[in-house]
Amino acid sequence: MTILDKRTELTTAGASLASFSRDLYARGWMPGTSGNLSVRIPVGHGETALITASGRDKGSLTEDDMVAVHAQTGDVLVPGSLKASAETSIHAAVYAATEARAVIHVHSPYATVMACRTGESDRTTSLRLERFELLKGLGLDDPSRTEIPVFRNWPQVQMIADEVDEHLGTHPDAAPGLLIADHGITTWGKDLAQARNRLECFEAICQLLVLGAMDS
Ligand SMILES: CSCCC(=O)C(=O)COP(=O)(O)O
Ligand SMILES: [Zn+2]
Repeated sequence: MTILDKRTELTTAGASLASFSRDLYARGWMPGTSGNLSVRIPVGHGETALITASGRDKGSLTEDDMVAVHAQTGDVLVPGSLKASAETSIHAAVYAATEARAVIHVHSPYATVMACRTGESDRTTSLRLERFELLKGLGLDDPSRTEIPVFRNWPQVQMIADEVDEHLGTHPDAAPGLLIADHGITTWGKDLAQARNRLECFEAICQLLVLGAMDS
């Protein structure tokens, strides 16, 4: 791959991240600079990821608001004025443990309600999902039921990432999503479109749960 090819790859990936971010912001899923997105890109032997910069208004990102990091460690590859997302280490933990090529983290309302209701401050818990037809949108071997983990919202993000790493390493068939207590949801897929699609399924299922679809 030539330097020009690499630059084109990075620019295209950055533009795509910005476009998906603006869309998710417009849905109200990334309020107040929350949320972050990344893609794993085929430069640097497939170990490079491009991730949104920290603290930006996610509704007005452009391809210039991205930071190149090592996909599996989160280390910044080209130091510059932009700071990589504060939650880069969680993206890196997903890339290290799965085949994912895109990761999306948002503070969408219904998933966040379920993260508040099911999370605890002293242990990882889980949210059981079953019966919903929308489970078929998650790419599971058995779409009749699954459990998604709810991690503690450690102030040190690396501690969340360590728990994600440990969980995904011991659950190779894990669903492509996780909750962080009192915080939000992270999903992943083979590309941004699939990660967003799965996010839509999770958010819709959480909405149904909040509305009491399975009560009584
Ligand atoms: C105001 S949101 C607090 C940080 C957060 O949870 C988030 O998703 C955004 O962090 P980033 O560093 O990626 O902007
Ligand atoms: Zn967040």
